[in-house]
Amino acid sequence: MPSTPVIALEKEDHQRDAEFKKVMHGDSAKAAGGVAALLKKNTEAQQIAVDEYFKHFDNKTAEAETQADREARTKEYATLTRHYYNLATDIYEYGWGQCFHFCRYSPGESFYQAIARHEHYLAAQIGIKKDMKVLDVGCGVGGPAREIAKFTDAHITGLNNNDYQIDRATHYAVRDGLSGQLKFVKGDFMQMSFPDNSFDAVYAIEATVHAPKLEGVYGEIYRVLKPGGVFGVYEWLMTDNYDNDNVEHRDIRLAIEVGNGISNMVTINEGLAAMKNVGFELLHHEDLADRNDPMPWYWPIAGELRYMQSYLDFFTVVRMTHTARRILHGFAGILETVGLAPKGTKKTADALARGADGLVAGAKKKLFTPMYLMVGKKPLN
Ligand SMILES: CC(C)=CCC[C@@H](C)[C@H]1CC[C@H]2C3=C(CC[C@]12C)[C@@]1(C)CC[C@H](O)C[C@@H]1CC3
Repeated sequence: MPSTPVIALEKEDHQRDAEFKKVMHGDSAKAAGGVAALLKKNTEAQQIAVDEYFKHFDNKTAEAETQADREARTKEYATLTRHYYNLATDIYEYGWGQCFHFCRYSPGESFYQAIARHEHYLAAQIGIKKDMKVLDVGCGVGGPAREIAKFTDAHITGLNNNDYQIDRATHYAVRDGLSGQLKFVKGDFMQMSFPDNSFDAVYAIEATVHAPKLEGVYGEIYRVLKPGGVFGVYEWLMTDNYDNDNVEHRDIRLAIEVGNGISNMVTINEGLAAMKNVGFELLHHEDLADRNDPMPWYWPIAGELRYMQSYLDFFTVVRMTHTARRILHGFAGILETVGLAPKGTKKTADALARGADGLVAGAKKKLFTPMYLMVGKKPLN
């Protein structure tokens, strides 16, 4: 019998969030995305998002951080994540595209082909078939849901607690003629509004790491999944090499957390325990970052252009190099000073860059993985 963990949930207020979205983002959800959308924000609202997000991380060091700091973050997990994405979504779209996740790379394969293959792989692992009712937990701006809908002919519901991302996801689904197969719902994945046993399959791609406790989100997934249904996740986890008594390790984890909107990232052992504790029968689990691929998953954010497999990739990946980041983030600062970009744009971009450096350091030291694959089945009884 699955255990029901006691987890403090943040009270939801959909009207407040929708109004905030309207003020901060206006109709920029229908803008081209990336920089075009970034320049259209309301300055005062953006300042609120910056303050609400960075109050948890400003002047915090791994050395001095206390358990109370971490608890304050996990207590406000939903607000923290919502504001992170209020600030980061356009920068992600500018720098990475519309599929907010990493992937494995193969020789001869372009960047975007590799991203799509990672999505197909998960869809195949959990057996998504035509006309199935599938839930995408933490769907971002719907890039993976659009790809998986086309790949499988399934019907996908994307769940997200950020109204701006929902608007962008809906806009792209209409643009691509996929509205019949896709819908996007606002909500906290720790307290889903869906009835028990309502989906044939559930997947989550690098999103559930935003949960204050994995048992909370996995427990909700278990509840809404039909008996016999399968859940597949690419989880962000610290590996079991992570030593919390080592300040360098803690520093890497904190850099990843601050740059990626995470209140508390846990280890592989804790991730596996969470799946089992809520009742899943684990069908498969594996760190895909450990597959010995010829190019590492982090090469684009490390700016290691030698791994590029197509000349077109140059235009995608060059903006992630340290030099391009320095130039572009400096330019964002100038635009802020002259009032053409909202305040906090540079601060956010710099935090993302710090996060990227933490991800690369964590990967190189084998302390972190963004692709711990877990596939679990909800037993029939
Ligand atoms: C936050 C989670 C759970 C998943 C997102 C994974 C990735 C899509 C992002 C993680 C680090 C991000 C960075 C960028 C794009 C999106 C990520 C790769 C930039 C390359 C965007 C352009 C900026 O100038 C630098 C950013 C570095 C981090």
